[in-house]
Amino acid sequence: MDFSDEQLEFIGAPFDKSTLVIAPPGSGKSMTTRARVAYMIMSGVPAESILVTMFNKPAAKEFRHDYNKLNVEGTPTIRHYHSLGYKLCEGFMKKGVLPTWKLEVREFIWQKLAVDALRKAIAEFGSTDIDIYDSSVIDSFTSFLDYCKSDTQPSSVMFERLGLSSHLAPFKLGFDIFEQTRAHNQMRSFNDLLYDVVRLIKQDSRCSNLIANRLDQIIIDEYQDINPIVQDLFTIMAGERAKTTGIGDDDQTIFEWRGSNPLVMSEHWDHKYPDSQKFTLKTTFRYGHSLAMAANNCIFNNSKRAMKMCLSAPSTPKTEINIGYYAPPSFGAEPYTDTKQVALVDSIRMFISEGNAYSDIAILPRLYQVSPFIELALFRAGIPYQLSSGKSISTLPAFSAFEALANLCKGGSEIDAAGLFSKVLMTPNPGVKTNVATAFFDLFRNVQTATPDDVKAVIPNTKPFIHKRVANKINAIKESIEKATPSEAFHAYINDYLIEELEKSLSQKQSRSTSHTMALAHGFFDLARQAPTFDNLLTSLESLKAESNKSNNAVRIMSQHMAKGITVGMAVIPACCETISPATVSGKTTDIQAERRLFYVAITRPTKKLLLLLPKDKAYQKAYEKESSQPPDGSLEESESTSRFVYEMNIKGSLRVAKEIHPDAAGHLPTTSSAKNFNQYLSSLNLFLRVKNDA
Ligand SMILES: Nc1ncnc2c1ncn2[C@@H]1O[C@H](COP(=O)(O)OP(=O)(O)OP(=O)(O)O)[C@@H](O)[C@H]1O
Repeated sequence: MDFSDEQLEFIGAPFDKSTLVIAPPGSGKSMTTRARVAYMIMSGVPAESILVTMFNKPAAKEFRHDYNKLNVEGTPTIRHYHSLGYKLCEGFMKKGVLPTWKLEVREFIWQKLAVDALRKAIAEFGSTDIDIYDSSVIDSFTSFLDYCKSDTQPSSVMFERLGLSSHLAPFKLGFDIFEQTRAHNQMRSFNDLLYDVVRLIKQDSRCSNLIANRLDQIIIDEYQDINPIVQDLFTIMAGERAKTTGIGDDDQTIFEWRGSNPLVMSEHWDHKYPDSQKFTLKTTFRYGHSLAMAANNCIFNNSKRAMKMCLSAPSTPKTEINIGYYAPPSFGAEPYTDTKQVALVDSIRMFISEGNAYSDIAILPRLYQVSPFIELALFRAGIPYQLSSGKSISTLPAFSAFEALANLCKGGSEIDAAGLFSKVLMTPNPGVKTNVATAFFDLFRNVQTATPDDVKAVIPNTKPFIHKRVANKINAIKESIEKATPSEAFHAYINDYLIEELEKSLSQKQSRSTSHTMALAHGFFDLARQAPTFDNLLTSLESLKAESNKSNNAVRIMSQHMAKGITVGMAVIPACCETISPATVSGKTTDIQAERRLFYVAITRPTKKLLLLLPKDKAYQKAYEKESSQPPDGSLEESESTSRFVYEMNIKGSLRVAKEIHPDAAGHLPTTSSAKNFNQYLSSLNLFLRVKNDA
């Protein structure tokens, strides 16, 4: 394969200037960077004076592996950030300038330290507004700790920068307590390797002198995700001598919560390296014109970006863009909770029938809460899958409860009936303390029908509606275990009892987790209907548990963050609806530009087929037909509304214009809402074809 002119321009550029390379998805940046390094070495730059760094270990491994295939005499130092931090930390510890602390890699130790620190901070602060038992609070605090380690600024500055709500003010003190305890326990996490080194070298010029001016070239891959700590380190290492090369794509900045910022490739770069040379690899070899135009249409709505247009190379085969719809949801449920997902299943089957492998398909949910429904649908359709990130459906409390009910129904001497009963009773919790479940088991075993008064005798100080609710639940479980088949038993528990209860609760208060449990209940009922015996149902649940670990030739389900850098034949973006993409999290303002970048990363993964899964939304269907890229006012922020990013793609317009692109294309096409973008694209391809521009 020959390098393109724009790639060659970067490969052979002078070495005496810092260099910025903006490289859109699939533009061959890894391959071109390897060639650039090889060219440097062949031109006489000593290999040992070149440092190539990347974001993570697999990327560094791949770079080294592919570089070695070039057979160049001399290999540069290739390191990912943590390994660089480790090496520097070791060096400073040996010299006695950094205390000798151990590297602690066990996650639960850090988790405990974080919880203890936050608890102390809350006590000292006298705050009552934070619920320490709420796992989302702990998650926010640990994210805050990570964010603080992305810079050397005090925790108060980082708190302001993150724009956290004032009721979380104890987080600031929590960070300081966390750091004191870490020092007391003499340990470092992976993040601390760089954090401690950079704090040291910024404070002590004797230490910074030890690492400065040792290199000629520092080459930083995925430059868009660099954070201030890493940037400070490279600035000090470069000193007066080394030139810096940053390669990346600001439109793919997706690790803001670790301190990255899309402006590092535009404003910040210009400020830091005013005399640098700049290149743009604008051609993608991954996907065809229609997807290139649709992705451009979407990302052009961001203002925090370096201006550029990604063009598909003439040699790139066309990439299909398909839309699939979820079945209309049941009462109060989000559309993506569809447990059949016919459009997804059919589309995968079609892709396989065209001679492709399951392993060439990736499903990329924005939020993990979407994936249990995908799992159920794939499982029921017999499509092998593996979860590359996120938690399997079998870790959901609802899964354990349905499994417990199946076991309870099966009966037999080997089961722990009390334990199983309490799992079913407490999921979802009818409003009682866990320690009373055993007393209710006695009731369950000993009375024909439990009455609210029976329940009141166990929990006298609780409200009457709880007595009634618990009695109903005990009776529903009782009724279900008397049935002979899974279908009858689950009908009695799920259809006659649980769904009604959940609907009641949803009509009083809309809750994502309640509506998810309801959708899963429908899904499990369908599984139960297909199982002739309880043993069959339990075997089926067992294989559902094991399914997520299938490693060979399986569809991969992974987060959009994790998909950064991968290429697949078919990419599926589930839940293309508001509240998921962009993701809205209660108590946090949504950064729409950041969400758009993540969506852009996800849609730019496939070579052959992109499938977007949408709610059935008339407003969008109308806009699609009219080739309008504008979402209607007021329809946003509801999961029944199609994601604004899908509108922005103007898919129908992109497909129509792409169809007309060929080497001799000329003339005028009917107008569409993104005419200006399309014309820019067509003129960049040096075609005389234009879309009529009414505006
Ligand atoms: N000049 C070229 N001609 C043909 N194909 C090319 C050329 N340059 C790169 N490619 C191919 O393009 C594909 C994408 O390259 P690569 O994975 O390096 O992209 P990338 O820029 O790292 O993408 P991302 O930013 O999404 O991680 C590879 O299959 C590569 O072989």
